[in-house]
Amino acid sequence: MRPVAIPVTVLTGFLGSGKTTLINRILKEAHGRRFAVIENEYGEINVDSDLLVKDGGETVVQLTNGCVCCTVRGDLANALNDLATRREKGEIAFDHVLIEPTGLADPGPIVRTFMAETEVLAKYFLDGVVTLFDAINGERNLAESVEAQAQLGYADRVLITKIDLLHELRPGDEERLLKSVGEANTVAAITALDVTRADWSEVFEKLLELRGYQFDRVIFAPAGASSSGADHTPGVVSVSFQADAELDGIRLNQALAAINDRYGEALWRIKGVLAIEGMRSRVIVQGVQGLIQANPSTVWRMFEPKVSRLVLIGRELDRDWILSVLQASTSAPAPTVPGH
Ligand SMILES: Nc1nc2c(ncn2[C@@H]2O[C@H](COP(=O)(O)OP(=O)(O)OP(=O)(O)O)[C@@H](O)[C@H]2O)c(=O)[nH]1
Repeated sequence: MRPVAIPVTVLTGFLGSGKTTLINRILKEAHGRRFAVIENEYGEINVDSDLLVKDGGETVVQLTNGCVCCTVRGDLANALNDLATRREKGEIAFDHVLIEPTGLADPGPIVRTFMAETEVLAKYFLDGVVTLFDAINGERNLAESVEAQAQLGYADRVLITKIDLLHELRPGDEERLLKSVGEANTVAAITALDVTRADWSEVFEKLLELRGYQFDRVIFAPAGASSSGADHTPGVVSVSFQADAELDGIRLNQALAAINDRYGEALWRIKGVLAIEGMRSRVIVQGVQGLIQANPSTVWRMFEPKVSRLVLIGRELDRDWILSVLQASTSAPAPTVPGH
């Protein structure tokens, strides 16, 4: 029997956003869940891929060769495979893996590991990208750092941290902050988390079982959410496309290729549920930095309106251009005239 795949959560966030505080709580306090944690402390002196089992039974792997986002991507796959092997042998026990990249990491290459590395895919699935967003410094970080923008762009869930300080320093700002972050990334759920004091049920409810990259479940923000973010949040733009008619599969492929060509690594996330001509099932699309995967999902019910929805999140996307390119995949091909 094939072993059940192990869920993985990427816990990202800019420098000082609260990642270590949260991980330390997870490693030190009794909560009954078993985690393996892969940390990437850039530049610190440590043994490569050293595997430590903490007192509480948690397993910590430290990747210190460089940034997990680039140079040690192979190491990340190796560490994951190594953990799975030891788990199979009964040397260590865990039910969930947390990856904590450095505060300056672009999560894209990590996410790609879970879409492209077949050995990793056989044992793990990416449950989601959770981005901690500092309530006090987050907006400034976004304005100044492409990495902070990417961290927000990839998120399945954004946890606003240091909300206690916000209440103290800028009372009344919480709602505005939640709104502007939510407008920048319209597919992520945005919520506040007091990392230092929240109880475990709240932490785990917000951190785990997001199924953000599962092909059977693409969740969009509630209808009516704005697709605009460019006006408020520097750099991060969500573009929402909706079509009430079935899409032409070939034209859609061409449209996505054109968008990919233009934006490349600046296109962080694509998520969609599509109705394609000639297909009985809805098609779920997931994309990360030029790697786009499409899988059939459930069959459309009789008389169900075949509505397609696609959200693209990236840096400085031209909303009008993207919508016009995608719109071209809804129209019927131009009729060919015999003899011409
Ligand atoms: N008041 C308050 N302080 C917090 C909260 N979360 C974290 N901090 C503090 O913020 C500082 C930075 O937190 P860290 O957990 O080190 O942040 P980090 O994301 O791991 O930072 P890097 O390792 O630099 O990427 C620490 O002094 C924490 O005690 C919070 O919810 N409220």
